[in-house]
Amino acid sequence: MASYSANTKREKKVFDTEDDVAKAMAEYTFNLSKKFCKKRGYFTIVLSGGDLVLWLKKLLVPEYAETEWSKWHVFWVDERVVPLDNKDSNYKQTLDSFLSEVPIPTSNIYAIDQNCAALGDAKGAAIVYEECIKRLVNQNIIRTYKSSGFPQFDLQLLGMGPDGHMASLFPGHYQIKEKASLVTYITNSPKLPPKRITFTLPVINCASYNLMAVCGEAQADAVAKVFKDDFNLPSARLTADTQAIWYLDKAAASKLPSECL
Ligand SMILES: O=C(O)[C@H](O)[C@@H](O)[C@H](O)[C@H](O)COP(=O)(O)O
Repeated sequence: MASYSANTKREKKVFDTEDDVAKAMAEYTFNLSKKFCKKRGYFTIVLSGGDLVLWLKKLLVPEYAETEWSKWHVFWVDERVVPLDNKDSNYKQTLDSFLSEVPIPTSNIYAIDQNCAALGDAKGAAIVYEECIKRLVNQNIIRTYKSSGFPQFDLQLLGMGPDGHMASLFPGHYQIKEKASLVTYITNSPKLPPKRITFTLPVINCASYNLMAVCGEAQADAVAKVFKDDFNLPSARLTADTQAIWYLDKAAASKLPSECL
């Protein structure tokens, strides 16, 4: 995995508004989709929950009509372990707001196992999701990161919470230290609902491209800590193989030192 360090340079772009961030994220996603579909015939994209679910709607515009949706393979970097038709499910939220509007084959959309989800079995859901990813690596749909054998996704669209969590890797929780598994789980998430699965840090940082989109005053303290290398915040450890970039609105960037802007 691309490793983070005290001199990790964090690329960032600061936009006036949340709407500008969402539009820029759509453009970044469209361009990478074109690149990977042309290069290898597939595009593996990993989504988060939260505000991102609504921002994805910016892809549903005529400007991006030529997107090769049939070549997309969609995953989640974390997911709440609730029934797939539950309002808190990232899968359901994304299906209702975005996936139902685009012709991505259902078989290319990888939700967590519905039985584990219905039972609230977080450990089982993590195990089954990891098996699904390994199967797709064997089918050469997901690439691998150099010699590590870890899956390398083309693009991950990430968010950060006010405590500096990303995916469902939370400060002070042991999951951030997990290095062997691809997918782990948490049953006492500080952000409700409590049961979640999450990609581990090595998988997140093996991605070719990581876009971290953060908006709002509530995130400004965490953003400032990240850019001061406070590695107690999982988000501060974000890297990528080709590019990790932060898209911030002015409110989220408001506590960065002026020389940082
Ligand atoms: O399932 C989740 O809750 C999300 O994946 C979560 O990790 C999200 O990305 C951050 O909490 C930011 O959420 P907001 O974008 O809503 O601030």
